[in-house]
Amino acid sequence: MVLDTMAMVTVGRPHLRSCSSGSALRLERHPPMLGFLGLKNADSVVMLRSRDLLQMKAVEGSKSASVNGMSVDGDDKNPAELDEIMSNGNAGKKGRHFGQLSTLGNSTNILWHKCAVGKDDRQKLLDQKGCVIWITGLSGSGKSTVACALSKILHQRGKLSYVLDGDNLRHGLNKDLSFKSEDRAENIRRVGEVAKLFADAGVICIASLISPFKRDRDACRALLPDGDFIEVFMNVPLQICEERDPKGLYKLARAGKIKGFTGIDDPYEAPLNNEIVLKYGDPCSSPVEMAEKVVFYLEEKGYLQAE
Ligand SMILES: Nc1ncnc2c1ncn2[C@@H]1O[C@H](COP(=O)(O)OS(=O)(=O)O)[C@@H](OP(=O)(O)O)[C@H]1O
Ligand SMILES: Nc1ncnc2c1ncn2[C@@H]1O[C@H](COP(=O)(O)OP(=O)(O)O)[C@@H](O)[C@H]1O
Repeated sequence: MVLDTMAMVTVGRPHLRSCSSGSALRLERHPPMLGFLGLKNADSVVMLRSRDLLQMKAVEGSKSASVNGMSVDGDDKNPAELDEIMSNGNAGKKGRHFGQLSTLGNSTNILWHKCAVGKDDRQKLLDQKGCVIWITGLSGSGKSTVACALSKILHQRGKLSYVLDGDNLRHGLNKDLSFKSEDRAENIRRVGEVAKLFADAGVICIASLISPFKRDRDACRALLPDGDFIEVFMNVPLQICEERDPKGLYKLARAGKIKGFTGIDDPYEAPLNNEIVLKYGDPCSSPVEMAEKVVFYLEEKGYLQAE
């Protein structure tokens, strides 16, 4: 099969080689290797023509965008209308399916490139649904402990998860950020975007960060489809966290040696309407029992199977 496009995607072990005539490429496929995707036939995986690839989805996560220089305001349109505009080019040259450039924030002239293997395919492969479990609470409330216990239970059940821990991410991706509120907001925003990618990969992503501000958590929720952002509140009194003080940080904060420490001289806004509350002092509140409550929720909501 010869395709007149510059972009190709396949799975298994494709043999791609340049053709001498023009810019066409030849693709040889191995149909038996595609079975794991549950696709009816190999043609499902063969690349689309380039003009079909330019479907604009770039409005995701942004309230406003522009297409070919015309502004598209996300506030007064529902997602279907925005999709329509972005994919049909009604905001630009009507009826055209290509060349529709979008501007989001400081990113100008960008196009959404859609791949042939999608989230559903990945979820089938893993027999689970991608989602984000967002664990919020004071330092010392048990976020990391529960995150790891949860990941372990899921692993034992053959489910793929990945923990994004605030402390750990500040060793790399977020090491340029401080604890002032703007930097905490940027910290949460980045982790929210990364978590969204993991969920799109079909992974059960467990993010454990203090994430003290409701608006920042809500912004992460808004990045995901309804139901896929599961907010878990570690409801542990400050006094208990301070007694635990496993890193000695509360002591330093009380002594004035750390400024702007959450719960001491920086605010923590507890969630009001979140999915799961893990409360200190409840019966069954060991880390493993708390993690099992989350597993129960995932099971109930169908996240531990693809269909
Ligand atoms: N000022 C201040 N306030 C709160 N926490 C502090 C601070 N300075 C350092 N630490 C340590 O950083 C960990 C929290 O990082 P996060 O990325 O989760 O914080 S935030 O979500 O951006 O608020 C947090 O880890 P956890 O104890 O696991 O929550 C602390 O160990
Ligand atoms: N459910 C729990 N019950 C009792 N102690 C806990 C529980 N969860 C965590 N801990 C202990 O509390 C301390 C803080 O836990 P950690 O997971 O590091 O909290 P965070 O990530 O929120 O800072 C640790 O010493 C841990 O062993």
